[in-house]
Amino acid sequence: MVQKGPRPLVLCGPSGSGKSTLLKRLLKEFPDKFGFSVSHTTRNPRPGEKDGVHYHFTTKDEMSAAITRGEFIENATFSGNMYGTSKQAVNDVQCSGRICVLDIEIEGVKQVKKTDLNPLLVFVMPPSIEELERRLRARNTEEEEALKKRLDTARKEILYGQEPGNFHIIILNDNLDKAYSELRDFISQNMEEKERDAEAESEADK
Ligand SMILES: Nc1ncnc2c1ncn2[C@@H]1O[C@H](COP(=O)(O)OP(=O)(O)OP(=O)(O)O)[C@@H](O)[C@H]1O
Ligand SMILES: Nc1nc2c(ncn2[C@@H]2O[C@H](COP(=O)(O)O)[C@@H](O)[C@H]2O)c(=O)[nH]1
Repeated sequence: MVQKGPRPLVLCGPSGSGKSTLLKRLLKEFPDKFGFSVSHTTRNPRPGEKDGVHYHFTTKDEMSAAITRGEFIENATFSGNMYGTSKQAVNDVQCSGRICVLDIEIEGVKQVKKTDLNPLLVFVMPPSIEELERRLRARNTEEEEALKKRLDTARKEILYGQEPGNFHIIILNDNLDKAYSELRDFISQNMEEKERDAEAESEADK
């Protein structure tokens, strides 16, 4: 079971749209307020990625078995690899009293929407497919075939992201400072106001 805690925040968007970059800034600025939900994946670690920090790197057999045991809130296959959010990953953050932040793709978002997590849903939009491709190539983490798969998926994700009602906010990441500032504003409007309301309500109940 996932513990009750502050409303989680989900960041979704095409590969290369800037989710991790925005998240890194948020976690650096507010380490006591937000905690990252460390996903499981069957893809290989990139240079500099640490097991248990960026991902729990695992195998298809181990992950499939854990999914069968009911240990995951959501899971999906993306670009040929499995990804998923374990109940433990979300519990670990929520038990620390911090807001849990998930960086997941759209199939995972659809599954999370069906749970009682009730997250705030942010879609990070790239300025264009051409710019997305430039950024992914500059990041230099994907082989050509994997990069093309990610760009193909990106086209579908952008359509889903733009559909009214699928996300609470769409943040255009054409400029990192502007995009980060929009993310911060959205969070403070939607989380801090709710926290104040809840505190006021509990004071009134005393
Ligand atoms: N506004 C921006 N302008 C230029 N480059 C950017 C901007 N935002 C992010 N980048 C760069 O684009 C690349 C992709 O960003 P990032 O890795 O954060 O994307 P992502 O959405 O987390 O991708 P993935 O889903 O594959 O993990 C990185 O090299 C990052 O430095
Ligand atoms: N459904 C899920 N998607 C996830 C999860 N963790 C990451 N992701 C998404 O996968 C792609 C690719 O990530 P990369 O690190 O290989 O570039 C990206 O869209 C992530 O948001 C997860 O637990 N569940």
